[in-house]
Amino acid sequence: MQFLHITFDKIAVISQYNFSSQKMEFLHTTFDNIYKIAIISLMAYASCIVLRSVKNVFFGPLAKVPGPKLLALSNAFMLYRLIRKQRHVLWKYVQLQLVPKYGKLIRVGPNKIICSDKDEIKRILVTENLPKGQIYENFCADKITRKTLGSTVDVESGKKMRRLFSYGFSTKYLSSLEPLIKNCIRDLVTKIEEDMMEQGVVVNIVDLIRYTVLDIVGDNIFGKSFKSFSSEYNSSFDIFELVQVEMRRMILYMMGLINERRKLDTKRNDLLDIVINLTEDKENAMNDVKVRDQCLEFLVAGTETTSFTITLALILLAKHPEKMQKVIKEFEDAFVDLESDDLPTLDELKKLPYLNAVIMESMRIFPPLIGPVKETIEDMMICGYFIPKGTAITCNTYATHHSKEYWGDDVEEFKPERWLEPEKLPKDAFLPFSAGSRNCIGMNHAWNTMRLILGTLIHRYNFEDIPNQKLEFINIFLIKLENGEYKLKATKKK
Ligand code: HEM
Repeated sequence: MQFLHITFDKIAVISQYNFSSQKMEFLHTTFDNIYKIAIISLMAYASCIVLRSVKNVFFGPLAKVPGPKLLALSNAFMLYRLIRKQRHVLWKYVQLQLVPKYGKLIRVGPNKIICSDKDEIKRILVTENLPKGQIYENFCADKITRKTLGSTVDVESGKKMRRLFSYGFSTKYLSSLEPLIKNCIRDLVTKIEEDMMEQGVVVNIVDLIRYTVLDIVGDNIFGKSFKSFSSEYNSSFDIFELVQVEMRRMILYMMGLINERRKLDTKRNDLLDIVINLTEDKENAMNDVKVRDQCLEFLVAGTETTSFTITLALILLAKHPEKMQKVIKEFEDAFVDLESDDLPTLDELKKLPYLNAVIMESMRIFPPLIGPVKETIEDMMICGYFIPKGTAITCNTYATHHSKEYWGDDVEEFKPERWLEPEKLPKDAFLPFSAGSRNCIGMNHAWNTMRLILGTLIHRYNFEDIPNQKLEFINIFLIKLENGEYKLKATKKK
């Protein structure tokens, strides 16, 4: 208040306006009143918001859904944990504290719930086929003109867009990629063997796998590997460091590839061609920036998820030598004639039950994406609770994968054997790729990559765990190892 008086007096001095003392008094009183009214209005507004939020917590349509009242009050409480870089704590808080305490349906915001009931999740994803939550619209730079597949929330537009990309993820196209994938895997093998000595080599498995998968997904999209192990691109690409210099460098590199491709006369029919061809399609016309955004989305969605699963599978096998022996034995029996320098084929790898069980079990233990977020378009009942239109529902895949009720008492054990008896597996409780019309479009691509990389590595090397390393995870939407590295000792098989 004092500030306003001083300012007002200063204006009078500066403008050399000759205010009479009566006028000054009048103006001061007027300012006093305006100031008081502003403060009172602000306080009334804030009280209204607080009262409305409190009313919403206790008497709103979601009031009966269990959950901490503080979270129901405002989204700010979850955001606060995120901003304070407590990402790993937030994830553990939800899975290890909220789920055991509140059960299968939890309210975690004014209009946000988390569901861990497998049958309700199936209804949300498949039967009701609810649209993706509005939150996905934030994943593209411009909500109107620059929508990508992943950020398109509406059911019909999503279906239409998926049809446009379907060839790039078809079995026919994916089979044609096998030689390209193998070339990227050969770069990985060369990298390991360059550093390999008689007694083996200690490798940071996180980086090695991530670079290889980045090359493979890059090859699938751009028809050109990033050659991460040599100097052509050589990036420490990390989706979690999106704002960093490396990401900008990668975007520039991608723009170069897009320009190069636009100049080519021949068609390659890979994903980049498909995306670029949309430029000519009036309805879906794409400029370079839109092409770049869509390619970047494929790259990000495909790289971290696939590489995390392969890395985790190798770490879990190294930590359970008896399981590692089983997978090695399966290989030795299946590939008696395969030279150690040859790579097994995809068709052969698909037929190895234990290898495939190891991949499934790794995705069960840690689904790389915790769960799709959907939004109710009309009032509905979920787990016996009334859920109003416009509620965001996170389908908590991690919790369904870790439910004793669904999987039995050994749910926390790494046990690939459970996949060898499919009739005993719980129905609809395994959703690493989500389900319904917006499930993972890259699922088959991921399976091919996971089988080929794991198959090659297990065929050529023995991996040993190095004890006492930190194995903690950060998970907001995607998952990663907290300190970005995990070391294994690799020795070449005789
Ligand atoms: C192990 C590997 C993978 C896992 C576990 C995985 C998982 C998922 C999940 C759970 C979703 C649904 C997300 C949501 O609704 O929020 C999804 C969507 C998606 N995935 Fe994957 N993914 C993997 C690999 C890939 C690959 C290799 C690609 C592409 C090269 C890819 C591209 C996409 C895209 C574009 C979407 C959005 C689809 C849509 O909105 O219709 N993913 N993925």
